[in-house]
Amino acid sequence: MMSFGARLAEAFTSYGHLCVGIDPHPAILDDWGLAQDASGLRECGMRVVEAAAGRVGVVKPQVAFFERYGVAGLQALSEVIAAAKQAGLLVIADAKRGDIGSTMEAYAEAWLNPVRDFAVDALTVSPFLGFESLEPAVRLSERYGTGLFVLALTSNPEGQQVQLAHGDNKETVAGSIVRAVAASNAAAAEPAPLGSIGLVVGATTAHLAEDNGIDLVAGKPPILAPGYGAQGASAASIQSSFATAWDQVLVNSSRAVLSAGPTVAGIVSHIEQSCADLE
Ligand SMILES: O=C(O)c1cc(=O)[nH]c(=O)n1[C@@H]1O[C@H](COP(=O)(O)O)[C@@H](O)[C@H]1O
Repeated sequence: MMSFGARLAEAFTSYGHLCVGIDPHPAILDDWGLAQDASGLRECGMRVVEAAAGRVGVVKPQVAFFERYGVAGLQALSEVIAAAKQAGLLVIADAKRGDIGSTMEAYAEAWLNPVRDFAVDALTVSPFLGFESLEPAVRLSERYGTGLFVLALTSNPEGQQVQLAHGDNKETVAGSIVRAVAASNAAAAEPAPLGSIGLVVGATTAHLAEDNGIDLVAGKPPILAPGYGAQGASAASIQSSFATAWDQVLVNSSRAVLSAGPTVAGIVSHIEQSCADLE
C-alpha cells in the first residue's frame, strides 16, 4: 500500500488543492428539505460524494454532525465513508481525537485499521495531551498506510491563547508541534513527496506561522487548511499566507459548498468554481 502522503500527492496532481467538507449542519438539512435524522444525513452525504467524485481528490466528513444522531447517525457515516472510498476519493475523518497513548491506540485502530467500520485514509488528531501521546497513532498510520492531521494553529481566533503561548525554551506551542511533525515525517521509512503526518493550520491563521518563526515546509507535512469560504479566507489570501508551503496545502470548504445544494448540479458548479479559484 502506498503511503498516505504519496496518495495525497497524486490527488493534488490530478485534482488540485480543494477538500470538500461533509458537514451536515441541521440548517443545511432544513435548507435541502431533508429530515433531521440519519436518513437526512445519509442523503446529504451521498449527494456531496456524487458531486465531489472525479472533481476533487479528498472529502472530509465532520464526525460530530453524524455522532449527534447516535448509532443511526454513525451508521450513516460509515455508509458515506464507504461510498466516498468506492468513488475513488480519499477520506479524512474529522474527529479530532486525542488522549493518553494507550487510549489513543484504540482511537487509531477504530479509524485507521482498514478492517474497521470507520476505516478512513486519515484522521484529525489533537496533540494537546502532548505530541508524544499520539505516538501509537503515528505508528499505526505507518503500518496501515494512512495519515494524521495534527492540530497546530487552528482557524478559530481563541485557539491562539493556547497555540501561541511560549514554553520555557521560548518556542510557541504551535512551533513545537510543527517541529515534532517534521521529525516524524523525516523518520518515515518510505520517502514520499509529502509526509503522511500532516498539520492543521487554518486558512484564516496561516499568516501567524511566519510571524512566529514557524517553518511549515520542513518534513513536507500535508497541511489541512480549513477556513476558506464560510470563515472568510479567500483563495488569494490563502496562497499568499502559505507562501512557499502552498504545494502542501489541502484547502477545506464545508458550509460554502453545501450551501450550493440541494441539487448535485448546484454542488458541482460550486466545487468547479472553487477548484478554478484555487488553481
Ligand atoms: O480540523 C478541522 O478540520 C478544523 C480545524 C480548524 O482549525 N478549523 C475548522 O474549521 N476545522 C473544521 O473544518 C470545517 C470548516 O467548515 P466551514 O467553515 O463550514 O468550511 C469544520 O468541519 C470544522 O470543524
